[in-house]
Amino acid sequence: LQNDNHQRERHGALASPTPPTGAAEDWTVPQRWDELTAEDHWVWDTLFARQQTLLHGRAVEAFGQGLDVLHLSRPGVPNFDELNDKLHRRTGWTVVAVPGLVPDDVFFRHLSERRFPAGNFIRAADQLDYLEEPDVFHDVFGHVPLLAQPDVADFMQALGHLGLEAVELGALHRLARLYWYTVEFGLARENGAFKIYGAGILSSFGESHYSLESAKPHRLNFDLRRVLRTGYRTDSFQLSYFVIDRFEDVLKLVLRNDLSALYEELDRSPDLSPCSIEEADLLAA
Ligand SMILES: C[C@H](O)[C@H](O)C1=Nc2c(nc(N)[nH]c2=O)NC1
Ligand SMILES: [Fe+3]
Repeated sequence: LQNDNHQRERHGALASPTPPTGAAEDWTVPQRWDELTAEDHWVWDTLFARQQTLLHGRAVEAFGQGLDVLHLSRPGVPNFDELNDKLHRRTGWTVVAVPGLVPDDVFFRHLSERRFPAGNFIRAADQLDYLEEPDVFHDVFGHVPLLAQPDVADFMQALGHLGLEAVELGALHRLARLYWYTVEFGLARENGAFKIYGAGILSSFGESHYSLESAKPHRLNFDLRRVLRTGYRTDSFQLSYFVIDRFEDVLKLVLRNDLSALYEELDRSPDLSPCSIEEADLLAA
């Protein structure tokens, strides 16, 4: 089962720099919601029902609250105009449609201006658990509910600015790790128990089980330097998860630290593999 969304751990630019035909300079396209098929809506409803049941008691509370305030439980693929009506009023974010993966600088530019790029397609009905690129279910069900939460909304915009800086500094591989181990595969401690907030887990049936129940992965306390040094796997469930307590703590951490100085410092020590355990690691309990 391939991990349901993302690309190889990066060291070079991703997609070709020029937007595909029909896309704007910033790679956005019209959603054309009324052109979605009954099968597209069936796939959304099937994935939604399965995950909503499974995530009850497994996801952070803010996720369920986000689903409610954004009325995402209504049937069918959400119409972005209606969704943005509610989302923008809450945290100033909007969801924009893109044809698929966009170049890193384009992606982080959007985040830095509180626009979340969502893949304007949905996986096939016979491939509910397999995905090459992030589709609308991963992007809207996995990422958008928490964008209705002010601290997460601020954190994602900060990552946008840090991403643009990292592209300039040639340190994108480090910032991509922070993005990966928080926004995509993050766990949090809530009322003494591990809960899911990473979109890559929230939108994956298999990893929603594995990330909380399997004895295989390491669950480590979030540590900024450790995360920036740690590689990640894109072709399997994660071998390590990093656990935070509160979003505002991580937000303060990335805003208080001069990441560019950190990148230089970390270039002097070896990177860590996704499954390594260090002396200094604090196992999350
Ligand atoms: C940020 C992350 O590391 C990664 O570089 C990217 N993610 C995405 C992307 N493009 C889209 N549409 N969705 C993503 O999640 N481009 C780049
Ligand atoms: Fe994602």
